[in-house]
Amino acid sequence: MKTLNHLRQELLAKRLDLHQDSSLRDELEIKISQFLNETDANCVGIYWPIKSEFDLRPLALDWSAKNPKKKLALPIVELNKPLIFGEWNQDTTLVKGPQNINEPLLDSFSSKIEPDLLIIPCLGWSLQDDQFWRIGYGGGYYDRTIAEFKKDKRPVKTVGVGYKALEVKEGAWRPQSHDQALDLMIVA
Ligand SMILES: Nc1nc2c(c(=O)[nH]1)N(C=O)[C@@H](CNc1ccc(C(=O)N[C@@H](CCC(=O)O)C(=O)O)cc1)CN2
Ligand SMILES: Nc1ncnc2c1ncn2[C@@H]1O[C@H](COP(=O)(O)OP(=O)(O)OP(=O)(O)O)[C@@H](O)[C@H]1O
Repeated sequence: MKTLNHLRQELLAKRLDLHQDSSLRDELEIKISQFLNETDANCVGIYWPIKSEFDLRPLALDWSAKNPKKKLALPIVELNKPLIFGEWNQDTTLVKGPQNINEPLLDSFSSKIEPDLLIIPCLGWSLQDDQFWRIGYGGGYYDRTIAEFKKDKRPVKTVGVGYKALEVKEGAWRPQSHDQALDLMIVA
């Protein structure tokens, strides 16, 4: 088995290539839009894309415009803690968090909110034991976050976004005890 760091670097290099393919981006756009149009979630946690992650902000804003009572949220990083989420609307002030990722400044225009759906960017993913697993950058943030939601019995649906070509087979990676399975993967 390759080291996890090596696997991550390989996945990142492949994703840089896949991200150039507009037909794959179009497919993700259609599939995620369809998913959002059918969801009954009221608060959707998305992400501010970095490093060749699929940019779902435009389609999320479209969904938001069509569903004015529903909310969008972006993650806020507190180092080595579960993520918290701040509302993202036209009045939200964005500030740079760790890794230079834009995140909401919690103030009178944006408050902390609790998503009931999380859309999560994946570097790689794996289907093992009938469950979807995510490989991310190695901070463990989404694992901690999902674990906390579960501990508090807060219902949240988790959906990974990735590429078919970045599926990692069982021989190359196994989920560890801290890894949290996702409910669904949307792939192109
Ligand atoms: N677009 C996007 N936003 C996201 C994530 C993501 O995967 N994609 N995250 C998904 O989790 C969270 C941020 N992930 C982070 C991962 C690492 C570090 C970080 O500070 N890393 C250290 C090095 C850690 C180490 O090497 O052990 C650093 O850069 O100094 C910060 C945030 C929340 N926001
Ligand atoms: N529930 C948790 N509590 C404390 N630490 C955790 C928890 N979940 C994960 N971690 C820590 O996070 C580290 C990285 O986890 P992992 O390699 O699965 O990250 P990742 O899911 O790829 O990263 P990210 O979500 O940031 O993109 C683990 O080594 C573990 O120590």
